Amino acid sequence: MTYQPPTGGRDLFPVDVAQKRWIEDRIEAVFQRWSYQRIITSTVESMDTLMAGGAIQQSEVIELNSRGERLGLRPELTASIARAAVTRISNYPQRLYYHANVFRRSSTGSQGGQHEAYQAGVELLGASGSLADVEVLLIMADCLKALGLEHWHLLLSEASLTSSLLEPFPPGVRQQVKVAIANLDRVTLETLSLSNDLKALALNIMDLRGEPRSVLTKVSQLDLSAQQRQSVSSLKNLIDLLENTLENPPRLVLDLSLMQTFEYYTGVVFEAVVRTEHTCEVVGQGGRYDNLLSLFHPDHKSYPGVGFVLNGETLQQILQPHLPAVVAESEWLVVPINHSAAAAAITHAQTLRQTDTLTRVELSLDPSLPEDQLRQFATECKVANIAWVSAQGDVKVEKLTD
Ligand SMILES: N[C@@H](Cc1c[nH]c[nH+]1)C(=O)O
Repeated sequence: MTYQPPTGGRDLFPVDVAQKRWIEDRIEAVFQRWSYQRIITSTVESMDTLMAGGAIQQSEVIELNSRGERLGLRPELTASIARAAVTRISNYPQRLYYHANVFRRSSTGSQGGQHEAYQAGVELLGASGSLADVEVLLIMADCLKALGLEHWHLLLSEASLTSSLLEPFPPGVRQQVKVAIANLDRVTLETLSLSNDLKALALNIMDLRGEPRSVLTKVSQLDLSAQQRQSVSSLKNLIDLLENTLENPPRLVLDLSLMQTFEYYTGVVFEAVVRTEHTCEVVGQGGRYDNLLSLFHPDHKSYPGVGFVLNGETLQQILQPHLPAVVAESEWLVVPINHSAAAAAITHAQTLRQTDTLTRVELSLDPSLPEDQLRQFATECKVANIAWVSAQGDVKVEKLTD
């Protein structure tokens, strides 16, 4: 018998749940104001769905021991929603939102473990173009505002542009180059066996981060294909729209070396980053994935998609000082004054519960407890009133707090 959740798993106690709800309620209100509808997909999916045609590494997914069918726990929801949408939905665009737990493999614990996390996000399916991209970015900004987060950075990039810039690198070292660029790791770049031209190109790409307009100017000076020019111009369009529509705009950073955990992105990709006293935390991330839905469509019909998620635990940590530190207290403790008053006390408690506004009513479960002990218990638990109920149904109200 084990008494602990598995490594990386978490039990949420009432205060944690109250804090999680505080965050989710605010985010959900924003999603609904943008006319998104909630979708719930299965926690367990086939490995084929979860790996989204290889865009998600098998090593990220916790596989289940099942007979025959290869099943796993979802490490994210975009692939599941793409699967669900193409099999059941025929009218687009679709605006869907979710909040749910996800599971990823983590390296912590003696045999490695799972990491369970909470995400809230949206997927806008069947819409391409800058307007759809801006819509999801504005929703993310609205959510952060609703949570009271004012100072954050928006890191933007374009997945297809970055991968096409990396194409000249031999496939064998491309991933290492990509990681070295993302980590600003010049030392590793120097040690890779690359021609001087390729080293210079890698250093150039590493430099493509900073204030959007100056980065766009630098990119335009590279020798670009027509397709790459098209991506640069969509990025420029998006940045113009964002700057004209975001209230209290976050600091925008264009970072063409931004690396995403999943490989299904085909267009704009982004991260919302909050700088805390000691670190920078990614509170949300997302992007455009125009090839994902076709993987699941019976005729491989293609629909574009764009979305993002906010990371529950990270938000909870950052917002800690502003979150409820206690759970909601009971308004009433209903006490049967002796054993024969039990039925009358239950009836009175039910009457109190049936009022229009939510009233929290606790029943005292041990009629033999002395009055003083009950009063002390109620005061410690910040119960507002005690109702002392007799067998005849007479009620004496004692007010404890205002
Ligand atoms: N599913 C992605 C975020 C995302 C939502 N939509 C598009 N991207 C993640 O978990 O990081």
